[in-house]
Amino acid sequence: IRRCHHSVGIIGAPFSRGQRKGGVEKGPDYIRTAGLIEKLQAQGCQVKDYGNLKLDDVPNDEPFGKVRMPKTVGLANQRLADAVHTVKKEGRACVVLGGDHSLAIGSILGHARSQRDLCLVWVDAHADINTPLTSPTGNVHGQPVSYLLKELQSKIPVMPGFSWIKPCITAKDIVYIGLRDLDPEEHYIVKNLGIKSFSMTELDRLGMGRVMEETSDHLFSKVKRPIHLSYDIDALDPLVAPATGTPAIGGLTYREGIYVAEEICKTGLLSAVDLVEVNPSRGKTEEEIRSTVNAAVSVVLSCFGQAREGSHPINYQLPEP
Ligand SMILES: CC(C)[C@H](N)C(=O)N[C@H]1CN[C@H](C(=O)O)[C@@H]1CCC[B-](O)(O)O
Ligand SMILES: [Mn+2]
Ligand SMILES: [Mn+2]
Ligand SMILES: [Mn+2]
Repeated sequence: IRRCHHSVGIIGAPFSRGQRKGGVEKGPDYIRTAGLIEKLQAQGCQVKDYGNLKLDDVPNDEPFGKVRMPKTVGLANQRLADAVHTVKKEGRACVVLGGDHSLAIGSILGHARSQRDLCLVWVDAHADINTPLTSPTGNVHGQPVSYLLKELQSKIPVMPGFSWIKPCITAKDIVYIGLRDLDPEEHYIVKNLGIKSFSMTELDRLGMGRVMEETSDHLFSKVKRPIHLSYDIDALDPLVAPATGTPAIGGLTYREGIYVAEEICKTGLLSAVDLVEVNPSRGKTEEEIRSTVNAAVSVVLSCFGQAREGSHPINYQLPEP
């Protein structure tokens, strides 16, 4: 059974300027070194590796209020948007390997250029929906969703490097899964906009099976629409994925994290996935790095058909004596 539904394009986005912990720019190469591409090919995917984007710092990039390096973050996302658009034009599912979660700005905007009516599944311990004015840190990796939502545009200031950004989604197009560490301002926004969200409390109450059924009902059961899955590895419990910038205890088990991807794969609607915030420098041991990178690879493989029940070639026949 060709378990992979797509031809797949891989974009490495070695970017760290959406936050302040060095090392997350090494995420793409650690994930490649762990064999993601070979493993996707082994499960029947046709894979094209578009390489790593060159995402250099913009000189004289003064802070805008609390927001650091706005031009650098804005330009990196502009480049990523172009790259994602290219992959989509070539008819492939797009995999963006981060890098920090500010990259979701470019990934989703690039995706929206070619796919009308896309919906967004955001798997994360965090909502990443601070505006530049509510952000407690000024780190853009905690803000990407605010730039994408039409309902929030009156709350977004004009910022150097961000003028190209036009919001492409509305609150009803998003479902959050895994939330457990929101700033008060973010919680206000999520509630006030009525964004469908499954925090770890709902996860505990309903179980991931029901959460994925409700996610499907909310987003794409009536109308088939392309799915953008933005997956922050810190959605997983730090016992599974410790090598990340903003870990929060009480996260998804490895099994829950994989199950989300399996169910998204089953819809046949997956059009783009971001796998972000793997930061090898945040692993205290080699084993912590290996565990985090392995989880990231497994999530992507599950997005494209890896089945825990096993599988076999469609024409397999038992050997005769
Ligand atoms: C900042 C620390 C102390 C806090 N526990 C923490 O992580 N907080 C989250 C929530 N809001 C923060 C921000 O906006 O800077 C942090 C963003 C995380 C971004 B993400 O891409 O990793 O999801
Ligand atoms: Mn997060
Ligand atoms: Mn995030
Ligand atoms: Mn993070």
